[in-house]
Amino acid sequence: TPYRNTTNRRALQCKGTFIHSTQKTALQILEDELLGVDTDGKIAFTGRGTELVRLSQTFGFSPTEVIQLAKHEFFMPGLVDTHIHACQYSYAGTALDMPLLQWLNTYTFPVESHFKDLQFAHKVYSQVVKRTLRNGTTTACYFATIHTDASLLLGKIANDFGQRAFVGKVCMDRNDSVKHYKETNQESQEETSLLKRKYPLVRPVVTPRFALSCTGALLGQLGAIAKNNNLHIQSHISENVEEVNLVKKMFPDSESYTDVYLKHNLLTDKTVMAHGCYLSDEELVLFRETGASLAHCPNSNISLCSGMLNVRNVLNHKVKLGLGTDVAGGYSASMLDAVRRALDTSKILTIQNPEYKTLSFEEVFRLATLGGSQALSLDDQTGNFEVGKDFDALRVNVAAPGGPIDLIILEKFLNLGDDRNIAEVFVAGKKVVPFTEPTTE
Ligand SMILES: Nc1nc2[nH]cnc2c(=O)[nH]1
Ligand SMILES: [Zn+2]
Repeated sequence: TPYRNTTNRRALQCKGTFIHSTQKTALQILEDELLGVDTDGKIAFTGRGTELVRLSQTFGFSPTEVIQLAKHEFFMPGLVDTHIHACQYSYAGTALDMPLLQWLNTYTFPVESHFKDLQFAHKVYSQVVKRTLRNGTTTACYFATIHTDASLLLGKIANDFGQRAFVGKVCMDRNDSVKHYKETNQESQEETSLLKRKYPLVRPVVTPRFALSCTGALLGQLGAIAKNNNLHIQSHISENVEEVNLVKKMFPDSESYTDVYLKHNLLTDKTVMAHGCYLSDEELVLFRETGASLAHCPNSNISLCSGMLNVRNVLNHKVKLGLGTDVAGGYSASMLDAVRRALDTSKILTIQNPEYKTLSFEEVFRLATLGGSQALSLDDQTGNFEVGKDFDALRVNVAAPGGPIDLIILEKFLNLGDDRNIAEVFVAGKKVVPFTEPTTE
């Protein structure tokens, strides 16, 4: 029965408005919908609210226990941040006065080298997990630093707070400017192999920082580790013009930036690459063919004056695409900000070229939820409210007197809302916001 309670969890049922995306429609609004979650946190059934009595008999729950949403509330899928540097949260909102490569040398590498100190790591990692969860990020794909113990700590903290996460120990064996912030190729390899799946919601991800930070030998070995262990891969690609030119110089045998990763077995259907502002159509075809995905990080692209991703072209090439905050190149840890900056970027592209088909808020909503889950190859587990997926959800409260229609409520929330409007957050059926003190129930 659904009430078999072996995991400390209770089944739950919710009734009200559900808004989500599907493969076919960017926005589906289900009014007076009833959704049931089993004790494993998976969506067990959905149905019409008018069928409450019948569904309660079929699935064995009491109609009086159903969580009834108010008129000004709705559920939406949790937000998926496909690219965020947990370690950079300590200086998010500052240091945005330089282009990428100078920014890395001046601010980023010196800060990241401090994560040798586990106490410091604990403080920053707890803050970033709490901040992102409160802002509705139910799944985060994190870069940590080169330090394995601190990276494992990030995994533990995400698990303790109940956030679904990928955690990548950064690998880099080349750094000419901050010489102590790198490892040997050997260390990088051995430490990466240490990452095991320890927690149900947290997975390791093989993380070469980007081509400029790695020797070809290291890239090849990381590709092999990912392949042999069937692991996810994340990195950066084609973010800024100077970077792209240097990659061409450093890897003269490769036809393109994408080809550098392809040659080293780093482009797979479990790869997510951040940015991609300057990818050619030929490179997008390679993404499509390998099943690799892109993380669109519009705040960062603007803040570091890197460039603008032509999302319409990426979608036309049928490349999987999600949104990322890219803290701290992006100054906001909130995925709602990523939604707004993605819309802004698209509108700027339209200003520059009136033929450009601007993204709709419905399309960007899909990128922030289902698109992100696809980009991380997690769409069999999360991303929308299909039966069988985990219940990763935000209970949104937009107190809107006069009761406008639901479509407008969602658009207002995406454009104007913040964490005050996110009343509750669920990950795999468990309420993780508001935070509760760890209990021994
Ligand atoms: N935005 C961004 N781009 C990178 N490329 C390599 N490392 C980084 C990083 O930390 N942030
Ligand atoms: Zn990044």
